[in-house]
Amino acid sequence: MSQTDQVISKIDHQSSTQLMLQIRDVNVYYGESHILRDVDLSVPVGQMVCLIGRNGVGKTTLLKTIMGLLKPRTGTITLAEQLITHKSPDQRAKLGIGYVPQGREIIPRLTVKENLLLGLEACRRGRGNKAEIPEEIFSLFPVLESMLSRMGGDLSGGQQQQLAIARALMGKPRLLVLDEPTEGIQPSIILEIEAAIRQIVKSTGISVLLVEQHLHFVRQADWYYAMQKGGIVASGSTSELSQQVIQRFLAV
Ligand SMILES: Nc1ncnc2c1ncn2[C@@H]1O[C@H](COP(=O)(O)OP(=O)(O)OP(=O)(O)O)[C@@H](O)[C@H]1O
Repeated sequence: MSQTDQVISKIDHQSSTQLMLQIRDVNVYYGESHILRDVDLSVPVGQMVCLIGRNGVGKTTLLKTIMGLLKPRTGTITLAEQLITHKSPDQRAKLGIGYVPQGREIIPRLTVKENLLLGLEACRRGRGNKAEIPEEIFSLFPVLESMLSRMGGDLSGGQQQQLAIARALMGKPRLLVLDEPTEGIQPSIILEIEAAIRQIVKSTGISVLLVEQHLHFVRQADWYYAMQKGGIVASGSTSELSQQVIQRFLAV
């Protein structure tokens, strides 16, 4: 790709389409440790964007900031043109951000069904929903249908991950934020999770922001951002991921 093509591709990504999420000039500290530095990142409506980078560079910190679990010292976060920088995590969930945290956070002593229904709490249309699990959840994750009465804690890592994604979908998000959904999961299940995420983007139009380390999965995204020492140091279309970027930012 020529430099001009790269600039055009960047402009296309950032401005010609409507943005679901826009992060501008965000700086985040843990105490006096400066973790995120002048971060700019955007997710266009209906697209899948992947954040890559080595361990400890600040990827989870950025996702927590998007969810409102950490407060930026400076900068803005906008969801579908609404400024959400000062909204609580609960308000952000109701505005349509679904979060699948690292480690999944399935409640072990609740059944699969109860775990799924917890996802309704985040629903922007509020309570009043019938406590039902939509059929689409089972077509995305067939394994869950046969396990509804099992305890969350009895599921394998891969099944728990599918449950965590399904729970986030129960809230009918506009933006799904996933923190390393394939971490510690066996290869065949990684492919199932990958296919489900691709299907979610294709069939529902939900926008996705994903932190991921598996190259195959990263390639499913439309766009990548690479993070180093808390700053975005490269970005581009995943169809143009160079060997150099792969070696620098992914543990392949
Ligand atoms: N609660 C905390 N208090 C202080 N420093 C923290 C805290 N959580 C994370 N950090 C530091 O912030 C930096 C970024 O961590 P973060 O978890 O965001 O990285 P990451 O890129 O998501 O890494 P990983 O892939 O290992 O999850 C690291 O140096 C980490 O040690």
